[in-house]
Amino acid sequence: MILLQVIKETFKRSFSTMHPKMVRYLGQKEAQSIDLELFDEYSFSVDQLMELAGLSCAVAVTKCYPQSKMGNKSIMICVGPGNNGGDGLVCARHLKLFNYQPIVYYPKRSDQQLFRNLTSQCTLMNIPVIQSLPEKSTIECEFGLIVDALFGFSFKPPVREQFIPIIKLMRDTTVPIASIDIPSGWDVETGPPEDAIKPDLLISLTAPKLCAQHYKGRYHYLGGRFVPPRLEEKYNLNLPKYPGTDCCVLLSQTKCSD
Ligand SMILES: NC(=O)C1=CN([C@@H]2O[C@H](COP(=O)(O)OP(=O)(O)OC[C@H]3O[C@@H](n4cnc5c(N)ncnc54)[C@H](O)[C@@H]3O)[C@@H](O)[C@H]2O)[C@@H](O)CC1
Ligand SMILES: [K+]
Repeated sequence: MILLQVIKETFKRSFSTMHPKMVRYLGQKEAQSIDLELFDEYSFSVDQLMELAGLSCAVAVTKCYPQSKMGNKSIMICVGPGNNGGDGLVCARHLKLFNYQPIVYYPKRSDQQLFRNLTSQCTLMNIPVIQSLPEKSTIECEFGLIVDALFGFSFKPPVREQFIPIIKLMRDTTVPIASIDIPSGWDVETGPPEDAIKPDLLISLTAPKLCAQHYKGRYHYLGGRFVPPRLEEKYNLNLPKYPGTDCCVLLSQTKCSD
């Protein structure tokens, strides 16, 4: 029975884009130390990397959910309190430039200047930034996609009180979810809790985290094309080859696509 399941999974994934070397999946500490090294040793600033990360997420969204198929539906970007949320704000801005209709749900705003800037850029680009969660029925009627930018690789379960309603909504809705870096609420290493959200698209950034081994949605992309080759070698990341000048690359796609 288990063998049959394994064979089924293998066939399901056989539609996947295969890469000659397997990309390495990172633990939480490792992801954080790569992050630190990018800032401390390579002297990148947070907003430099966040811009590239958020742009790659917006581009992955365009590949999986073409604007022509969205009709007049909007995209709800759920923005969390940390840098994962920052990626979401950048993603919202680029989606607007790509002619989508993003709306930002941002329940716990950060006071840091970077986040104030990203938020005011959204507002000045006529992207509504809301603080209260719309009803599930409104979301199902008005939104064609939810971008989950609540928590990334620094998340420590369980989800705190304030974010439980949005996590529940993402778990129960029929609107597809695109998760940035980590499906929110999942343990970064061990993966989904019992009542986990199940994204349709996962965009891993820099390199996939261990929890992505449990991911069973339709599309898995890698974005954040900013890793210096020396850093890639040091951590044996085995990153796949990005096509041409693309800022994201498809890691796998399951057969059940439309
Ligand atoms: N190289 C990199 O590593 C890069 C990382 N970026 C993004 O940065 C993310 C990591 O950002 P951060 O380290 O700021 O952390 P996160 O954005 O993952 O989350 C930290 C925030 O979530 C809160 N939080 C943690 N556990 C919680 C819980 N159980 N319930 C409610 N709130 C909780 C914390 O208080 C904190 O405010 C990555 O996942 C990625 O999306 C990109 O912006 C740029 C480059
Ligand atoms: K997320």
